[in-house]
Amino acid sequence: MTATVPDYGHAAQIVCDNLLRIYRAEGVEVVALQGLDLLVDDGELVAVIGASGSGKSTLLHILSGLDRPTAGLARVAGQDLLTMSARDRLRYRREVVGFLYQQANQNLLPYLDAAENLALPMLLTGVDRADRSARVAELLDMLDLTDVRGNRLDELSGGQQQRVALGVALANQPQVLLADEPTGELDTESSDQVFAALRTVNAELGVTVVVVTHDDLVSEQVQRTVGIRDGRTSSEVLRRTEVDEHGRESLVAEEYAVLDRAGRLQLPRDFTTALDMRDRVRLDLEADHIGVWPAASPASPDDGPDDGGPTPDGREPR
Ligand SMILES: Nc1ncnc2c1ncn2[C@@H]1O[C@H](COP(=O)(O)OP(=O)(O)OP(=O)(O)O)[C@@H](O)[C@H]1O
Repeated sequence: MTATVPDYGHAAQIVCDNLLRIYRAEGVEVVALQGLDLLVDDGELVAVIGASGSGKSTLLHILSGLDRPTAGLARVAGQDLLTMSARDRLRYRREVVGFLYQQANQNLLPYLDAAENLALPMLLTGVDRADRSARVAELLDMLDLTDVRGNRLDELSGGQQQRVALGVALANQPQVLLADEPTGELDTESSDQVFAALRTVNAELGVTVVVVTHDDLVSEQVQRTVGIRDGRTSSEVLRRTEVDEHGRESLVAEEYAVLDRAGRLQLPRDFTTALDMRDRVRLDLEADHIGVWPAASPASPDDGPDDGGPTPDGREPR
């Protein structure tokens, strides 16, 4: 009997495997995503951070079912976004994913109050009156909006509007929430409130949340941050709470480079620039790490940060 190897990311809720998206316009090709890999587990809250043009919106449009990748695999909640029929795509957009935009008013109608805005998506999908009002009450409470339930859009602060927009995106109980720069237009205090609301809905409703942003500081708001550079995931920051022997809690953030399935990793640009690394580097396998040296450096790996010496298998470093 042959043992079966599980597929890449078989247990993940969001799987992007070697995702490619090429835009072709007037004979010019732009590679927006070039072999992007990303796994997000059911119930995770992840921020994807990258500079302008790194491919964030392209990724989000693919995950939301608005756009199709050129090649690779994109699967969300078991549904293959490349091969999905138009009908399944519509259902997917209505039932599986919720979307939060930078501008709250893209999710909201100005002449309806907060509670009516929350009820609207459920009216459209035919949820009955009793379930609708129970869900509206639950969302208002969870998003700390009960006191302003009768206020129209222009009677709400920016942070409150964005929280109503979050409720609208969640009204029909999506499994995944995709947010595109949701705090881009907010001051720090309102932005903190929106992130607190995202953490609450993530914890209480179990909805998986992917937030896309160019703002590095967002990494302080979530446990896992994925960096995207030149259309590829390049680094991850994981945050966890550590308790010392006196019972004091402190937050520890550790940065990792992403190693893809082909063994590729992106070295941070400030590292490669600092050591003038270009085109090729020398690698050295040690017992517990791999050394990377500039190819043109006169220094031998023996002068490296560790004592060097022969590699574990006795080979000279390359
Ligand atoms: N419809 C399109 N046609 C041609 N090129 C496009 C199109 N959409 C995006 N691009 C290009 O693809 C690359 C990635 O764009 P994308 O919008 O995904 O990046 P982004 O990280 O979201 O940037 P921003 O934060 O500025 O929105 C960029 O070089 C962009 O110019």
